[in-house]
Amino acid sequence: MLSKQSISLLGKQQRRAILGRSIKQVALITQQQQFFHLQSKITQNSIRNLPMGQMTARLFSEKQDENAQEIVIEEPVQEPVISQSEKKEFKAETRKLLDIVARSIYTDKEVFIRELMSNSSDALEKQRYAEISGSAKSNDLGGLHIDITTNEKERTLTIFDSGIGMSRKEITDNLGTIAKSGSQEFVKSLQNSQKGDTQTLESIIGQFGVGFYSTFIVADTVEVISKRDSNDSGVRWISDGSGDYEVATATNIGFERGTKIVMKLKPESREFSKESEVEKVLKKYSLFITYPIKINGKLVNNLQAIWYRDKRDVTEDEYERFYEHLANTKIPYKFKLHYSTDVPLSIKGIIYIPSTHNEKMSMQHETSNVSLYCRKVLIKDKCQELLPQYLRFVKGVIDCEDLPLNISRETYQDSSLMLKLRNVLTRRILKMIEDEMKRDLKTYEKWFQDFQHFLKEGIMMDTEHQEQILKLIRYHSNYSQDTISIEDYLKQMKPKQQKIYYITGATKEHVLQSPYYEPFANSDVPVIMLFNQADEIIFAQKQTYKDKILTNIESSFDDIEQDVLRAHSPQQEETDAPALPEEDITPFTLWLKNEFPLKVQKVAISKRLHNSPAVIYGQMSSSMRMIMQMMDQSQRQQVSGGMDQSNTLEINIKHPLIVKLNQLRKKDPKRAQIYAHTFMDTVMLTSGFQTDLQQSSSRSTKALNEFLVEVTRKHGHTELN
Ligand SMILES: Nc1ncnc2c1ncn2[C@@H]1O[C@H](COP(=O)(O)OP(=O)(O)OP(=O)(O)O)[C@@H](O)[C@H]1O
Repeated sequence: MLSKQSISLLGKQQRRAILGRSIKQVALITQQQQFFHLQSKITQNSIRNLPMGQMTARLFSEKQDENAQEIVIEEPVQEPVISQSEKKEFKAETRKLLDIVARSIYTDKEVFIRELMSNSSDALEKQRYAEISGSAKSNDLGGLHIDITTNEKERTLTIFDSGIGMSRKEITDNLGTIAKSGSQEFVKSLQNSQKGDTQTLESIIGQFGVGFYSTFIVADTVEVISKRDSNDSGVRWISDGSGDYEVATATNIGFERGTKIVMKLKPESREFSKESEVEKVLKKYSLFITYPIKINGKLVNNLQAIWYRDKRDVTEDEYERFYEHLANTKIPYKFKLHYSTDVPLSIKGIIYIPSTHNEKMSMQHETSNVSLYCRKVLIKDKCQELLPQYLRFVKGVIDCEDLPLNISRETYQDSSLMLKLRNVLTRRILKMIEDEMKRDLKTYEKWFQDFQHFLKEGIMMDTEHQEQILKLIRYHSNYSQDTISIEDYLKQMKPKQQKIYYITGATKEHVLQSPYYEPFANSDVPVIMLFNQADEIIFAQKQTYKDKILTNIESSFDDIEQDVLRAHSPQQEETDAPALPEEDITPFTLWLKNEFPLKVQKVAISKRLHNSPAVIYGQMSSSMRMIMQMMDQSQRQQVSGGMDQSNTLEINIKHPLIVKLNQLRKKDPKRAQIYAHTFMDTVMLTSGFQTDLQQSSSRSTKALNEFLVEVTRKHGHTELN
C-alpha cells in the first residue's frame, strides 16, 4: 500500500510522474484495492498551499470513510526563482510599531484578516478602475478574485488576490514604511500613553487597525510575492518582523498579476491555519466585499450589494457588519439610513452616522469615507467630492445610476451632476439627523455633544444649508431643563416679540447672575444661553433667523423690546429706596466719566438694573472681549476692524453704592476717588472686561486700608479688637 506518508517521501521526479503537471489530483486509496485512483480536478489557480515557496505534493484532506482515504494532492509548482536579493532595514517608526505588534498579547488577533481583506479589495478595485478607465488591459487572469488557502500541517495561511499588484519599488515603499495614517497615530498614541498597557493597545488596534503590519500579531514570518501586469517579473518581500526585511526579484511565481501573502503562523495562533476558523472570521468581516472570496476553493461571500437589497430583507446584524466592513472599526454606528429614491436622481445607498470620531481626542482629521458607485461598479472609494467637508464623519455607500459608468476622475469633480448629487445627499443626511433628533432626543443629545463642531463648521461654511444645520444645534435656555433647538425657541416666543434673545457665559449659574440678565430674570421672555463661543460667533455673523433679529442681551438696553419685557414680567415693585438726587445726576456722571476716560466714553442711567450697581456695554459682548484678549495685536485689529470700540457705563441710581459714592464725592472727593476705582474694577470684571490684576489688587488694598482707618476712627481700637 502506498500511504500518504510514503507519497510525501517520494522524490520530486517520482511525484511528478504520479501526479502529472498543472493539475490537482485526488488519490483514493482503499485498503482492499491498494491502488491509486487518480481523479483530475482543475483548480481555479495553481498557487494554493505554497507555504514559503516550498510547494510539494501534499495531503489536503482525508475522507473519514473507514475504507477509503481521500488524498488531495496539490499540483507541483516550481519554487519562485529569486535573484537580486537585498536586505533592508525598516524605518525606525515601523520598527517600533512592529515590535509592539509582535509582542502584543492582543486578544482580538483576527483583525489581521480584516486588514488583509481590505488591502486585497483595494488592490482589486484599483485593477478594476484601471480596466474601466482603459489604462490597463482587461486580460483574463481568472477574473478579479481573492483565494485563501489554509494548511494546518504547515501552520500557514496564504492569501492571494488578482489585484493591481506591486512593483519592487512599491513593495519597498509600502511595506517598509508606515503609509497608513492610522498606524502613525497608533505609534503616536502609544508614545503618549504611559506604557502601552494592554487595554490602550487593544483599543487603539481595534479603532485604527495597523494595516498590513497586523500580520505580525499572528505570524512568525510573512512572505509577500507580488507582480504588476506591466512588469516582466515579480517581487518577493520577506520578513520576520524584527529589524529588517529582504526584497528580491522573483520569477516563476505561478501567477501573472496580483499579490500573494504567505504567513507562517506562530504556534499560539495556529487556529488561523484552520479552514473553519478563517471562514468564520471572513464571514464576519468580508461578507460585503463584492469580489469572490474563496477559501480552499469554496466561495464564502454572496457578492450581493447590500444597498441594492430591499431594506426589509436586511437584518440589523448585516447592517452592523457592513458598517464594520466600511468603517474598519468595531465601534458600533449611531444612526443609519438605507436610502432609495428616483427623484431628482436615482440613488441607492446606505449612510451611517458613527457614534465616535477621531477628532474627538485630537487624534487625526476625519476623512470622507463614502464610496461612490454606479450600478454596483465602484467609481471612487472614499469620494471626497460627494459630501461637503463638514460631513466628513459620515460613512457609507452611494450608488447613483444617473452617473455615466465611464466618468473619469477629472470630470466627476466638476460635473454638474456631481454637484446635484452632493446637494441632494447633503439635504438628505441633514434631514436624517433631524429625524433622529425628533425621534429620540436623549440619544441625539449625547451624539450632539461629540459631533457639534462638525455641524457648527457647516453653518459657517455652507450658506446653502445653513438654516437646516442650525436647526440641529442644541442650546440651553432660561425656560427649560432640557436643551432646545432654535425652532423650539420660535414656538416659545411671546406675542409681538420680534427678536431672538441670547446671552453668553460659562455656565447657567453664571448667566443667571449676570447683570445683563436682570431685566429677564422676572419675566417669562425666553432667552437662549450660549456656553460655546462658536455659537456666539455664528449668531453674531448670522444676525437673523427667519426674519427674527438675533439679539445679544449684553448690548444696549434700547435694542431690547422693553414693551414685550414689561408685558411678560409680573409687576415689579418700585423700591422706595433713596435714589441719586436729580441735581446730582449730571455732576456725578461727569465725575465718573472724567475719572475713567480710557475705560468708558459715556455714562448713562440704567433702566435695566435692579440689583447691580452698574454695568458696561459696548458693541462687543463680554465673551467676545475675552476671546479678543487671547489674541495678539494684529489679530485683534482684524477681528474688531470696523467695530465701534466705545463703551458705556450704565449706572443704577437707586443702588446704595451709587448713592453713597455720590455723597462721599461731595464730602471727601479724594477718598471717593479711591472707592470709585475699586467699584470700577468690579464692574469691569462682571461685564467681562479684563482688568490689570496687579493694579486692581493694589487699588483694593488701598481702599480697604482707607475703609479700616475710617472705621477705626469712628469706633475706636477696642471695638475692632
Ligand atoms: N494586496 C495588496 N495589493 C497591492 N498593494 C497592497 C496590498 N496590500 C498592501 N498594499 C500596499 O501597501 C500599502 C500599505 O498597506 P497598509 O495595510 O499598511 O496600509 P493602507 O492599506 O494604506 O491603509 P488603509 O487601510 O487606511 O488604506 C497600501 O496602501 C497598498 O499600497
